Amino acid sequence: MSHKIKETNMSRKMTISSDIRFFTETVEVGRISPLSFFEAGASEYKNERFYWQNADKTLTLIGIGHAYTLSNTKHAGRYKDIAENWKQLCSRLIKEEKDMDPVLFGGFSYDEENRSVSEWSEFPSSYFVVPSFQLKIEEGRTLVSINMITNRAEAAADFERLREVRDHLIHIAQVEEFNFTDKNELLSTNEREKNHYLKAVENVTESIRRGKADKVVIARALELQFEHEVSGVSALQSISNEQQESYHFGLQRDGSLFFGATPERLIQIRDGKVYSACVAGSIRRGKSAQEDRELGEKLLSDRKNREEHQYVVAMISNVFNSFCNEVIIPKTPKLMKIRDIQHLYTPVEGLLEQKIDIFSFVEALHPTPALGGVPTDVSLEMIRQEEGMDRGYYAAPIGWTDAAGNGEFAVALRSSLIQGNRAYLYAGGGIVADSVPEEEYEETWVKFRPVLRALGGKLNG
Ligand SMILES: C=C(O[C@H]1C=CC=C(C(=O)O)[C@@H]1O)C(=O)O
Ligand SMILES: [Mg+2]
Repeated sequence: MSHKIKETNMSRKMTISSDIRFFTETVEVGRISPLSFFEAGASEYKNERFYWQNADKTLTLIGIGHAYTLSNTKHAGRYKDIAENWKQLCSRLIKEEKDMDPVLFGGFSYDEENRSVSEWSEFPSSYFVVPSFQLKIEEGRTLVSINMITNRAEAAADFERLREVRDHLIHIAQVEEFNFTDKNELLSTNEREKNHYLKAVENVTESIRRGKADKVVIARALELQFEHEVSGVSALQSISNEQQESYHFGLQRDGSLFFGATPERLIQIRDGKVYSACVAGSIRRGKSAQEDRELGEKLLSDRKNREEHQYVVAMISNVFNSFCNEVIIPKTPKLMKIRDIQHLYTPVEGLLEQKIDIFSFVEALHPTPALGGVPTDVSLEMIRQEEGMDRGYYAAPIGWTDAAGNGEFAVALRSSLIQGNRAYLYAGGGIVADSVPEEEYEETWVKFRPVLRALGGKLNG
């Protein structure tokens, strides 16, 4: 298409060429439903869209089209690579006061050293995009921006064409009555190697008892097969409606949509303040208010779950104490109650000491012991050996940053990769010395529930 700027893949050390300019323009518009805007881009930009809504619903971001992509196929230095290239792009930014800061949105794979062939083969080690069209809903305002990154002499004419596309997208999003219901039939639910998982948990527990590690998070996958192609937008809509207390995200690429509803913030930087969250330790919701309260109390005083949680608090505290001033961490966890599950939760905040970019935090924090383990390197090695799968972008950082250095990354839990008429779901849990394989197995079912429900799958238990 004539108005599309070519995707550019960057490998390490490549820099943004010196004649590149980054144009952006923002208009404020009337109310737009975010998913309608997302859907307005379906025909022309099916594989070039993203969706993000933060947990407290103060920010929604939708991206359509690619003004630029940054990705690494090589692994070493991937965080710095993305940070440096984004910094360079921002230095080419040409904008007026009224224009919003454009966003860079994307994620990293869980494990830069896992190279197994899997459903994730098309996803590079890191993948970030500057969208051509960006919808941002914040503080009651709906803003649509065009981003264009180019070295073409005809930039003005190109930009004019993008304005036409923008107006068209806004128009469709505002007037079309989309129906997102998906009457797809689920043909099969395949638990990938249940016994393998139980054995892995047993082996890891054994290794922990022998002192090889303190904690290791082990995950497993479900594979669903449907009659027709799964509708990504319906999945996004169901999950947003049904698990409201979470971050909602969707990242499309090459015929795949990675989406989910995660309760876990990895890092947020907002105007010099930094926030993270320790979320680890779980129990189901009760069927009555009283049972729910009792389960919550039980979780708060359960030794095994408190242990799972404490490793996360210790690790995130360490990172914050080395990167920030005035770190605030409550001494005891509280409960985070979401639709299907209750977690132990400790919020963390600090003041940014120097100008540390968000990617440095992501690098230092990922994976926290809520998704990796203690010690990190030993647990990663055990995960590679015992899980026998590729986590892809599951349990990995996903989020955004802007030119001002603000941004937020969540941990992509309670998530699924949709590919055609298949969906792969992932869930895991923290294994410590006292873990019981069958109980951990049950816990993963509770964690599969939000995405299973969104996809119309059968709930277990
Ligand atoms: C690994 C997952 O959850 C983590 C986050 C919260 C609670 C957890 C737990 O209690 O085991 C896990 O550490 C997942 O949802 O797949
Ligand atoms: Mg657990």
